Amino acid sequence: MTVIDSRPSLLIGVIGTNTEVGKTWVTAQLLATLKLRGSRVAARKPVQSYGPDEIDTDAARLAGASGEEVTEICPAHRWYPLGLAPPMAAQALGRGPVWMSELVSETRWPADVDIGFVETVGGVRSPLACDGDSLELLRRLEVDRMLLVADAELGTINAVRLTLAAVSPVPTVVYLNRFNPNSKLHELNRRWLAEQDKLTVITDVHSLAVAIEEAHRSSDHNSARTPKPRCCAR
Ligand SMILES: Nc1ncnc2c1ncn2[C@@H]1O[C@H](COP(=O)(O)OP(=O)(O)OP(=O)(O)O)[C@@H](O)[C@H]1O
Ligand SMILES: C[C@H](N)[C@@H](CCCCCC(=O)O)NC(=O)O
Repeated sequence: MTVIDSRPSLLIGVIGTNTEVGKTWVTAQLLATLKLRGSRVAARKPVQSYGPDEIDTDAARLAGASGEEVTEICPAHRWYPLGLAPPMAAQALGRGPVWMSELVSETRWPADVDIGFVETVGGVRSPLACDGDSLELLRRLEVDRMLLVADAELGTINAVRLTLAAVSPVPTVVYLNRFNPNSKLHELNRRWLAEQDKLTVITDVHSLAVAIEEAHRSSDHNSARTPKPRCCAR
């Protein structure tokens, strides 16, 4: 059992239908928007891998938006400069294995955070550690909700459905990144997911921030009635 110093009132896991879909971009925009609107926010990316020529890492982009130190977002020993899933990058770089239990115990939060975001790697079943994937990390951290970043192109309905089947029953909001309101395909995909699948589907960052603030308000309301255990994680 790992003792956690503190936990945000609302903890959101950021997942994607795939790598490069825009998890970091959306999370950074959201952090900046929520902060401007008065929420106390923090972000964590417990491990990151990236092409050696990439200028800005995901942790740097999240730090730029949340105002935290980059090594608070992702500890320096969890940076793997190779464009592979982190446990594969670690092996290829001759570094030690990445264990899930270590990532979980290294994920710490400052006091008094309203909304915390944990960004995963790739899609939900992408390997994040030797012994677990992105979804397993969020399960171990006991996130309250998930933010699923998808695109709005042909194929997104299948990708969203498969991802939601994997994360069920955690409440999940779907964000269609790079949504173009002038694209008939994008609008038809949005409508199908909202109307046929009864999903909460959002296509702009401002509306996403408002939805997350509302989730935060209702989590505060619920925890006032039923205190959530906040000191322990598996
Ligand atoms: N809506 C957007 N507008 C402009 N650029 C975007 C948008 N969404 C994503 N990008 C760009 O696309 C690239 C991939 O996005 P991002 O790094 O956020 O993906 P990711 O899902 O976090 O990937 P990974 O799985 O590697 O963490 C980045 O260069 C990012 O800046
Ligand atoms: C290198 C990428 N940028 C990303 C790892 C993506 C792994 C995808 C693996 C897979 O599902 O096949 N790393 C990261 O988000 O830290």
